[in-house]
Amino acid sequence: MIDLREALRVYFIMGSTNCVKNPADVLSEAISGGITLFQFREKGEGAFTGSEKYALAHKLQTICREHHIPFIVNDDIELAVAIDADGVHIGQEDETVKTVRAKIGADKILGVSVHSTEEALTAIRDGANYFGIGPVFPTKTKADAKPSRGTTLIEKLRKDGCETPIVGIGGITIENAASVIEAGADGVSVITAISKADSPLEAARALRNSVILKGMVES
Ligand SMILES: Cc1ncc(COP(=O)(O)OP(=O)(O)O)c(N)n1
Ligand SMILES: Cc1ncsc1CCOP(=O)(O)O
Ligand SMILES: [Mg+2]
Repeated sequence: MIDLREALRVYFIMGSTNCVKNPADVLSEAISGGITLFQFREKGEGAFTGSEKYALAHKLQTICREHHIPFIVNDDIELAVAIDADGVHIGQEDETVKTVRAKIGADKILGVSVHSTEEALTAIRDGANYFGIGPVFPTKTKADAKPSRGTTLIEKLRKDGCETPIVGIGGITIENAASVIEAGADGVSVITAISKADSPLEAARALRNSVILKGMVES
């Protein structure tokens, strides 16, 4: 059984539309740099569907397995079940937390995007294992993202005694990652900061150093 809080430290999210280079190479480099969790998010203009999407998922999952990095699928529960992914991530506009938990079973990781205390309480009740909270900072990656709200909700949930693992998401960079941990998150999830970096390896390494050093100071 994995330690979820540890796994969430440097959470890399990516699909083919986020990459300039070959996605398998980007993922391999990111793993060498020290990412701790991976989410396959095949979305946006030009994204693969059907058998091409399945093939890419399988290729990236194989790389993750070789390196013992848990593999999470975004949105597509049928794909996650078909390839026996380690978990799924869903938002408030996706299938309900209850339905998804029933489909994937008790042992899989279920991440849920939440934007309020009410959504967080419902997600916990229905079987969420961690929260994705954001956009923390402005992002160009998700066209339908809500306006960025800084770390206010992360801080509020912690102040109110919430112990569920949390990752911040949206516009997170090497420079601002530590502030998200300082607010109470267990980790950071990033797309652009690694997928579009000249060196995904160096970007992942710098993010890891920043998050892990800050985590040591906070605990
Ligand atoms: C870790 C993490 N947090 C939040 C999200 C966003 O999920 P959602 O709101 O469902 O938006 P899409 O990613 O599906 O466009 C995430 N994917 N991962
Ligand atoms: C999927 C998602 N959910 C909220 S913001 C976001 C996009 C994050 O991408 P980036 O790290 O490039 O800002
Ligand atoms: Mg979603």
